Amino acid sequence: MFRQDLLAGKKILVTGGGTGLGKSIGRRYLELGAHLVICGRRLAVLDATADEFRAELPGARIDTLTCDVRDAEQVEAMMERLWQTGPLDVLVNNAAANFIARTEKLSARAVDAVLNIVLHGSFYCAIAAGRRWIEAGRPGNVISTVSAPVITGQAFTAPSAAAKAGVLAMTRSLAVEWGPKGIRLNCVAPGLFPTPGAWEQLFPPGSQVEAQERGVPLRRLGEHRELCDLYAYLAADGSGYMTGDLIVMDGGRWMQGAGGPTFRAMQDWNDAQWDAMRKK
Ligand SMILES: CCC/C=C/C(=O)SCCNC(=O)CCNC(=O)[C@H](O)C(C)(C)COP(=O)([O-])OP(=O)([O-])OC[C@H]1O[C@@H](n2cnc3c(N)ncnc32)[C@H](O)[C@@H]1OP(=O)([O-])[O-]
Ligand SMILES: NC(=O)C1=CN([C@@H]2O[C@H](COP(=O)(O)OP(=O)(O)OC[C@H]3O[C@@H](n4cnc5c(N)ncnc54)[C@H](OP(=O)(O)O)[C@@H]3O)[C@@H](O)[C@H]2O)C=CC1
Repeated sequence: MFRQDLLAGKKILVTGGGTGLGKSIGRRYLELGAHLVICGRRLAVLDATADEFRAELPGARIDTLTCDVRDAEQVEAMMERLWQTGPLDVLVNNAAANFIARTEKLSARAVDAVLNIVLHGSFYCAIAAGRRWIEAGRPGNVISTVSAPVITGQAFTAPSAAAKAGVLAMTRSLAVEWGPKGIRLNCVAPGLFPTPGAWEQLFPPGSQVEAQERGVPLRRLGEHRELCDLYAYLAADGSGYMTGDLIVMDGGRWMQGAGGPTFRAMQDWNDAQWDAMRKK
């Protein structure tokens, strides 16, 4: 779909890039010639991913940095280290956390666990990169992964829906504020793209009422490579006139109803069913 050197010369940070979609996006960036930096809380996971990439793509340039994006000081320290080997060109806010729960049962810490990673983490990373771009008079590019509940809301995952909606508001606010400085920001809302992380948290065994494909008008789940090519496009100079946008790639799922049949069935779960899910 793209020239092999589409992203040559670009340094790209993918937060949460050691697993799941962040890992797939990072691999695609490397294939297209980028210098990739991935961060997350677990160094062993990041290093295993980096080793896998180096074996698959000899000559690939990849760095790993541990960082808990909930902690603004750790984000600053990561950006400082990252900039020492040259400025960043693209930030991908991908790190996130989510779980299903009845909202009235959530503790304050449970709400914070999601908001702090998704909303605060994305803010800290955007500001740390944006300030450096502005001080250096350089252009910048932020791509944030949100989800279709930014449009619809979503039952039983209210903190994630609210936090991701906040990330969209941040994106649109900064697209205007930082546009004159050559910094652009966009959001992508993926639909159902299977990853161990999302499926463990959102669709534990016993929670599904019918095949997930049934809830998607295109009648299939997304393939990582389809999503990754959208992230490649957004990272490339060819998308340079796009900013403040939300691109949904979900096979039409959101228009059919938030969360699909699985989440609708949760409205009728009893205490025993919820307790069984919480213990898993
Ligand atoms: C369509 C949507 C698209 C989005 C998809 C995705 O994002 S997929 C991405 C999917 N990938 C990921 O999510 C990967 C990252 N996930 C994680 O790091 C963890 O799953 C985390 C979200 C719990 C945060 O961990 P942490 O170490 O910061 O926190 P901790 O373990 O110390 O708990 C803090 C508080 O949360 C409470 N609590 C926890 N679970 C539940 C629950 N099921 N029920 C209720 N409460 C729950 C826990 O009891 C505690 O409160 P307490 O008892 O002290 O008052
Ligand atoms: N898969 C799907 O179908 C969908 C996914 N999404 C979004 O896609 C993105 C990736 O999700 P997915 O790949 O499925 O799930 P994963 O659980 O695999 O990804 C989450 C990543 O975030 C990292 N992370 C979590 N907390 C922190 C933190 N405090 N600091 C730094 N890194 C952190 C994790 O690494 P570590 O634990 O080592 O820190 C992990 O690598 C998320 O933004 C998610 O909301 C949206 C819609 C659908």
